[in-house]
Amino acid sequence: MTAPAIPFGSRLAEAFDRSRLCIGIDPHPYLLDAWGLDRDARGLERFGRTVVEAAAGRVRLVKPQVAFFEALASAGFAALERVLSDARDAGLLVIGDAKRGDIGSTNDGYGSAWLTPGSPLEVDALTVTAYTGVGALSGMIDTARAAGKGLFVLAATSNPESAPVQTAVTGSGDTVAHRIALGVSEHNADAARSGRLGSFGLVIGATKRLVDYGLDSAGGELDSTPVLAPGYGVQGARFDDIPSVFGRLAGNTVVSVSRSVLGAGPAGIGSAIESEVAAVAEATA
Ligand SMILES: O=c1ccn([C@@H]2O[C@H](COP(=O)(O)O)[C@@H](O)[C@H]2O)c(=O)[nH]1
Repeated sequence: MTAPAIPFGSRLAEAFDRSRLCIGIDPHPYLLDAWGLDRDARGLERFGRTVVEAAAGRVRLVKPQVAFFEALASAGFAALERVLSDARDAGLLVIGDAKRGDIGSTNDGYGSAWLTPGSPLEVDALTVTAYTGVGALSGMIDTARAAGKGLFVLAATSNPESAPVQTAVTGSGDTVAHRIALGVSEHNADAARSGRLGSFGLVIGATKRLVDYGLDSAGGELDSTPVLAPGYGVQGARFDDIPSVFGRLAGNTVVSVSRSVLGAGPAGIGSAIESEVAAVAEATA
């Protein structure tokens, strides 16, 4: 009999004991140039594997941005598979930033690709959209739960264009972002009952004011819901503001940085990660 999988939320909470910093693996073409790598699949692979090597032992979380690998089609996916394999071997928790989302029957395909143990694209958690309805994620949620995986569902994205859609008020008087948040947090009910972090999280940009998106969560309904927070560095958010931006959710928050550390180049990335780890620890002490 195989042991039940350890829930992603529990593994994430354990990762936070080391650091809540997550290193993005975003091989922008300009970064490949700056790293002295070619804009091809070999360049992507070298870039990704170098980031994994620098992250291992310094942080517990990495977030490959799938778009940059997908840009090179099958060769890019092959490169991504090798980066993911290195990350798994290094014991890193991997958040695949692929932002998948469709009707339920199609979402099941995404769940098979990204959340099934043994898949070449296996990650620990996947970013997804719920603009087809949180219910359309139920198959992926079942797949994730069975395998000890997680999801991060877009709620209040960090980009300036997000507000008109995500702050829109629905028929029930709630914002779209809050409806999504409530729908997702229901899947963390078991964890909430035992005071644990759940496996089903939200993407909330650090550049946003939670109150504008109806996510200030006065009732504590999101207390067991993990948050993936991009937006630091190049997009303008600051670590010092983590407590004021995220309030009671600060302790659930994955602090994601990509370009601000990747810009240090292959020789400097290790020490750049160490400085960011220290800065995040100080801001959240
Ligand atoms: O709301 C969102 C959701 C995802 N992202 C992604 O995070 C990183 C941010 O990169 P930086 O270089 O640290 O700005 C990138 O992969 C985005 O696609 C986001 O920024 N905002």
